[in-house]
Amino acid sequence: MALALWKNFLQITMKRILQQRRLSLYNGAHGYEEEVIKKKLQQFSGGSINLSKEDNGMAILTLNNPKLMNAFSGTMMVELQERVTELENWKDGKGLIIHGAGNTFCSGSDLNVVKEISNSQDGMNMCMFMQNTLTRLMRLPLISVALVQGKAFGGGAELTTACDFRLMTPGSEIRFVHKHMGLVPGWGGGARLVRIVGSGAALQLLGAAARVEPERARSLGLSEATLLSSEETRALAEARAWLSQYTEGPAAVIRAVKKVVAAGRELPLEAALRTEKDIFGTVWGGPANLQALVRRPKHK
Ligand SMILES: CC[C@@H](C(=O)O)C(=O)SCCNC(=O)CCNC(=O)[C@H](O)C(C)(C)COP(=O)(O)OP(=O)(O)OC[C@H]1O[C@@H](n2cnc3c(N)ncnc32)[C@H](O)[C@@H]1OP(=O)(O)O
Repeated sequence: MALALWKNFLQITMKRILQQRRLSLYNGAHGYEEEVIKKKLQQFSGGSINLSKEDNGMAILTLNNPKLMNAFSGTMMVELQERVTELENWKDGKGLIIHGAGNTFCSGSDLNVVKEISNSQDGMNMCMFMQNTLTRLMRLPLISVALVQGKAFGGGAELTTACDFRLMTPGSEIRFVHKHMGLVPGWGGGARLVRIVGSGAALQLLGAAARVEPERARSLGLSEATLLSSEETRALAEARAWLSQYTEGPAAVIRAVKKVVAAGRELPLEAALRTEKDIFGTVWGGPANLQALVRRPKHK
């Protein structure tokens, strides 16, 4: 009995490790040294990444370092990875809102950390670490929204692009300031931005480190909507209401919807079609499908 339990535990752990590797971009074959960079990042503490999972299938992820405009300390980068793992293992999840504490989104990497890891090896490892985490975040089977209040700068702007949608509060701003830091995006925000707004607009935003206010973000398709309130609690309530239009219903179906779109977004057509077939197989004849056949709803 104990042996069987142990074997089961090992199997589940192996499955999780393999799943994480499949969803990530970089491993040892790319010269990526995860344990080395994690150990390094752990040396730079401050702030936290808080996750609250609710019974309605919505989760709220809070970037919490308000003294530094929610800049990412080293420990926050590691905590973000842990929270993403937690969300990957949350089978009842349907939606995710990412926001910042103190009514501002995130001012990117903590510049004190950036200075300490400005050598090439640490920089490359940090870049691969954050790309792995944000790629896994983007691929979560949850419909995700970045609620941009205040400022989303540098890595903060990049993080917004790993979400399915962005909502902005009046007076808020997204800004890829990298050029002014002598950099380009390194957390995958450049590649994702091109897919969201197109290469011309992405070149304008990155090339001029341009301020993107809610109206311009809307016209570029970078933001879905400008919320009415810029007050923290009310803005979060508005974001919840906005997201709930997509998260109403059974988790299995909503998660399948996101998986189909994620495959279409990332894969070549034939691979996306095959993936869609496999996902279709998980809902066809499932409880929600059978109940709908009994109800025979009219879609007026
Ligand atoms: C690869 C690195 C790249 C990436 O990951 O993609 C990066 O992200 S690099 C970082 C890019 N971000 C920045 O350069 C932001 C720099 N900060 C600012 O421009 C301004 O602080 C602000 C974000 C526009 C806010 O301005 P304001 O409202 O006037 O507040 P303060 O400037 O007074 O900020 C309060 C406090 O917070 C500190 N702060 C802000 N951002 C950072 C940061 N990224 N790292 C470290 N500290 C940050 C700021 O210095 C203030 O602290 P005190 O000076 O001690 O008061």
